[in-house]
Amino acid sequence: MSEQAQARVDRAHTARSHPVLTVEDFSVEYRGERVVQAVKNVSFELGRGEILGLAGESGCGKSTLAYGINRLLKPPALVTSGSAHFHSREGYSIDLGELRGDDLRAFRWDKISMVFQGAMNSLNPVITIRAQLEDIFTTHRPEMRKNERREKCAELLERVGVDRSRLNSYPHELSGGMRQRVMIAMAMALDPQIMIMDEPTTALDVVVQREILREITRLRAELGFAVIFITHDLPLLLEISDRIAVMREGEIVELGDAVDLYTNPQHPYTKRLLASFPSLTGARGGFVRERKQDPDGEVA
Ligand SMILES: Nc1ncnc2c1ncn2[C@@H]1O[C@H](COP(=O)(O)OP(=O)(O)OP(=O)(O)O)[C@@H](O)[C@H]1O
Repeated sequence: MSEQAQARVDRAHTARSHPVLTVEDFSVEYRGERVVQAVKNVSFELGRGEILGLAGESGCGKSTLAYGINRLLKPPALVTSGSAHFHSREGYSIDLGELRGDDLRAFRWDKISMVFQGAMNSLNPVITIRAQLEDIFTTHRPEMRKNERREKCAELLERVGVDRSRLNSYPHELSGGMRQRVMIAMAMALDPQIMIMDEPTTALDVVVQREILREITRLRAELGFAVIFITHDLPLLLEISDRIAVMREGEIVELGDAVDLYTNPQHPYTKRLLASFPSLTGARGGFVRERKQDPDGEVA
């Protein structure tokens, strides 16, 4: 078996044996004028260090599920059933539904962080990048000394491929891609064990998108955080994910290894979804995750 295939099999095994997140029977409703069952009895496990792609067409409930897990939903949204448990690398578990107030706020940046579409526009326009990065440490790591904090911010920026000289810039002085990288740096600041990324590159052009995705997969390998990556862009998910969950009308209809899902989809909706991307059908030669057989019959 090739090294790459072995690594994926190992990660799939870890996902089953060492979950960092267990979501069980999770349901969310929007109780507005009309009741919308946005997420219906969803269960899955996220493995330590795994990239789990969440696919499905617009409105199927991907964001609601992610925000719900991270307790970021506001009325009229209501979690009507289920639970989400975080399992720390230190060996304890936390029921996210039980967290309140300061504990919840601390938990969010520290253990699970989030990068969402258009996050780059949420940077404060009148404050330098340095001040915005430092703010995370002054809030969450008040014991950190000033010099240490400054160095940490510079390192974080470099880690996402932005020169440390940019610390003195204001958001409008950076390109969209750079600003989104800054947001990713912020999400990584406290070394979280899970990053939820909701369409993090959708607003960017394809080249910048590719660069950032490469960066995310590299950082995942280096730092070992797990990722829930949400997008309606199935080809992209197939490229970067270890496993993929396909959502439809609030339910996960199929969850499996990314290559298996592509080569041997089980659910009719997964088949339809795959067929809706011309780049995935017909001549498959250009597709990066194409299943290749080595002489032992293993997937490469
Ligand atoms: N604030 C709200 N009030 C009522 N219904 C909502 C609200 N937000 C979302 N919904 C509904 O919940 C369902 C799931 O929406 P959600 O945004 O989670 O889907 P999504 O898969 O993330 O879509 P997209 O890819 O477009 O972001 C949809 O039917 C949507 O119309």
